[in-house]
Amino acid sequence: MLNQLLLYCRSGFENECAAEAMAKAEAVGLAGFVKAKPRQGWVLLNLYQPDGALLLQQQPFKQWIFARQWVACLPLLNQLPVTDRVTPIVEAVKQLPQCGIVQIEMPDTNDGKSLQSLTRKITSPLIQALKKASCLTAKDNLKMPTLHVFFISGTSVLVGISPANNHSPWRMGIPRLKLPKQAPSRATLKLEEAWHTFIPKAKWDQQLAADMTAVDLGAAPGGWTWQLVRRGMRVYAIDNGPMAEDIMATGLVEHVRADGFTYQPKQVVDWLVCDIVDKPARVTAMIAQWLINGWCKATVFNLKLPMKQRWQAVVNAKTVLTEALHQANLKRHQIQIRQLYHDREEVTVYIGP
Ligand SMILES: C[S@@+](CC[C@H](N)C(=O)[O-])C[C@H]1O[C@@H](n2cnc3c(N)ncnc32)[C@H](O)[C@@H]1O
Repeated sequence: MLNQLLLYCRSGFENECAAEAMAKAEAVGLAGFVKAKPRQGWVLLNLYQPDGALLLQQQPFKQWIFARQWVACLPLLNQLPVTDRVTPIVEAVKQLPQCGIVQIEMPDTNDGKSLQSLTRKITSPLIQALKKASCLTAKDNLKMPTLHVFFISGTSVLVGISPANNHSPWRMGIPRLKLPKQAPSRATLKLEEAWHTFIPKAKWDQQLAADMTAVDLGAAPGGWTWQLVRRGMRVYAIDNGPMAEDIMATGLVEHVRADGFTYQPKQVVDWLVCDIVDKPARVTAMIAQWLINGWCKATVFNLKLPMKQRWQAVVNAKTVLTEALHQANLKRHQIQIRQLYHDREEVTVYIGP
């Protein structure tokens, strides 16, 4: 019986993840309740329907905003003997379908970090025991479910599964991106992560092509522009602040000192990206105008979330953007919203084909 769905999230966003979980369950006619403690980096959705978690996992994971990973899990295993944690974990895992790979994980919090040496130590003996018990295939098989062993303390663990090709492919739901040395700001990683998250790698050459044009609103000092230029695009960088010299030296960037909220492009561009920190409703209304006027073909932008009613702010933004796509008659465009690992008090939105 897999009626619990474990959701990993950014620490501090448990309430938003819980609100999202309840909304997703309700949308498919499932009832339940969420257990969420502040700043623990995960929430647990309990569904009244046996195997409710598996039913929910039939929906697309990429439409979740605050959940970094989802795991249909067994009841909590606690009081694991510190002398042998492996045996009870394997016994529990025997109730699950065979998996093709295992992720041994913990919450993305300071408490979680203190479990790193334990998870490192247990990895090899646990994998061996899981393979011996045929809980795991002998060789990694990404077409089979992923087994998650999620330590919440040294003696308690949640174990469960996520479906192949409908989950986050990254351990703990976190992509490990390296800050490129030449990039002018750390913010560069937000756009890079957005592409990894929203655009399948096989489509990068087509959707992030060298002959494309882009507008970057709130571009300075140029971390996002740097990503666009790295793909060979020509970029209009809109910001009253200074752009990094190196990026201007590429000859691919035109720096326009203007207000991003009133700037209009001279011709249609392939990409509009925007990292201006302002009220989400104001940014959303501006992006909606770009879509309705057909000024860009695709967009990635950030929404800085207010302190309160953050879930509602995201729901409102989605409503406005859905209406804009409808008005623009962009039937094949999709809206994806996600709190990326490199996002703090914000979410990133992708709208494109
Ligand atoms: C978070 S920073 C952008 C960082 C940038 N994406 C990067 O990767 O380096 C926000 C930028 O928005 C700019 N900004 C704020 N309000 C703006 C507006 N109304 N029009 C244009 N730029 C604006 C600020 O000057 C600031 O440089």
